[in-house]
Amino acid sequence: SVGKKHTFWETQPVGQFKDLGDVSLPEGPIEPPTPLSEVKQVPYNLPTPYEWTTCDLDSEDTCTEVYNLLKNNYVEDDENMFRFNYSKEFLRWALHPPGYYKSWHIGVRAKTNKKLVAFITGVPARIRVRDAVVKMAEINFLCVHKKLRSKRLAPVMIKEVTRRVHLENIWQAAYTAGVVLPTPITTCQYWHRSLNPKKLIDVGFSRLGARMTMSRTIKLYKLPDSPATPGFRKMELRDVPAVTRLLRNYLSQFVVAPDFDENDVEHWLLPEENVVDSYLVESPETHDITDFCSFYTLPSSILGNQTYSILKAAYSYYNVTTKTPLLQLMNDALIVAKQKDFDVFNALDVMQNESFLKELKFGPGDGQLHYYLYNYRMRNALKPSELGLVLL
Ligand SMILES: CCCCCCCCCCCCCC(=O)CSCCNC(=O)CCNC(=O)[C@H](O)C(C)(C)COP(=O)(O)OP(=O)(O)OC[C@H]1O[C@@H](n2cnc3c(N)ncnc32)[C@H](O)[C@@H]1OP(=O)(O)O
Ligand SMILES: CN(C)Cc1n[nH]c2ccc(-c3ccc(F)cc3OCCn3ccnc3)cc12
Repeated sequence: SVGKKHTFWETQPVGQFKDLGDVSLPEGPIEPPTPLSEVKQVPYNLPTPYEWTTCDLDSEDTCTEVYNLLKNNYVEDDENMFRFNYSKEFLRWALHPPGYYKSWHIGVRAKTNKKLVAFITGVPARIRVRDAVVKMAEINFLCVHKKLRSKRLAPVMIKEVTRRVHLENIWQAAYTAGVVLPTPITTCQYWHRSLNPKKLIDVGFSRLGARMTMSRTIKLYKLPDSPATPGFRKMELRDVPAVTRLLRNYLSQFVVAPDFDENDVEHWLLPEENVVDSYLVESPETHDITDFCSFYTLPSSILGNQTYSILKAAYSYYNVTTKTPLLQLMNDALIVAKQKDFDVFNALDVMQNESFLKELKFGPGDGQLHYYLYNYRMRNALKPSELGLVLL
């Protein structure tokens, strides 16, 4: 990272490690927009055996190809015990938000057998940075087949998605990664709350605590059968205006956060089975909607275990409280996640999550998630608690 030669990233309009500490550099865009006529009109060159393809995820066959590429070649944990296993319905949800561009769902195929060997995506988002709302691309699902690694394919993928985003007159991007690149705007820790401790220990995700028996461990993580908060219920379409008001107000306190409107809230937060779950508290007296919590479904394949092949994980998404204590609301989220047979509930230490992690028996994860902006300099790094953005 800091000592490394980032020969690609040193050519890009991102905060450079050498600039750290240079307080004379202003916050905001690093490079001005280019006139559209000057944006490269043709795709970047790929190595000879490969060709570009645009992936239409509404096509069952193409969606299956993307699913399988990611299932076999996407992000693994540091010990290569788990690999993300994003479902097809999750990928369609993640990549078809309001105003999405099919041209930003970019694949690479081998010319000979037409096999999909690489992928990168962008979706449009309005991201507020302090009091500036910036049109950005959220970049995700960068994946090169394991057999084609370390051939400098990633920089070409990144340049191509950048070119296609520029063609839509968008000049900034947001992305996250488990690796350190020039230059994180913040670095978050992730935490795990066991829901099915026996399975987690059997697969090696967790270890039996010192002086702990299995039955003692199961009892430690036991949860009530139903939520404690009166008026706690699933979100419905009719709740979109109220949830949008609640969420916009809550997110206004963070330095970087999405600028969600009702269309965005309907897409990103309306419950969809096996994709995203959202609950709210409707006051039994006034029928006001006072609180909201949500989590998304992202299983991981368990690599090399005879008994289990899938780890069912829920990931904390957006949570807002105005009346219910956050601790109580999140405990209710754990309760419904357990009811839905999740094995573990994951959360980053962003927003106000720090306030409930230890008390609700989350344990620290073994890695970090770094947040990045492209072509937008931050005066100095943020604390995770100043970040109001969760990328899938
Ligand atoms: C205005 C619009 C702008 C839009 C674009 C914005 C920017 C969007 C940026 C993308 C955001 C994606 C976010 C996202 O999807 C969430 S992070 C998850 C990324 N995917 C995975 O980890 C899956 C498994 N790994 C792979 O498939 C490969 O290892 C990948 C493809 C990761 C790298 O393939 P490779 O065969 O291992 O490596 P080479 O081709 O030989 O290339 C080496 C160069 O790639 C740099 N590298 C490595 N990992 C990276 C990463 N995660 N982001 C950015 N850069 C990354 C590396 O530093 C080096 O550059 P340097 O020499 O300068 O250090
Ligand atoms: C965010 N989105 C871009 C996917 C992504 N890319 N790189 C990552 C590195 C860590 C996390 C992460 C985020 C939150 C969390 F609670 C646990 C995490 O990873 C655990 C380790 N792991 C990796 C695969 N299976 C298990 C996500 C990502």
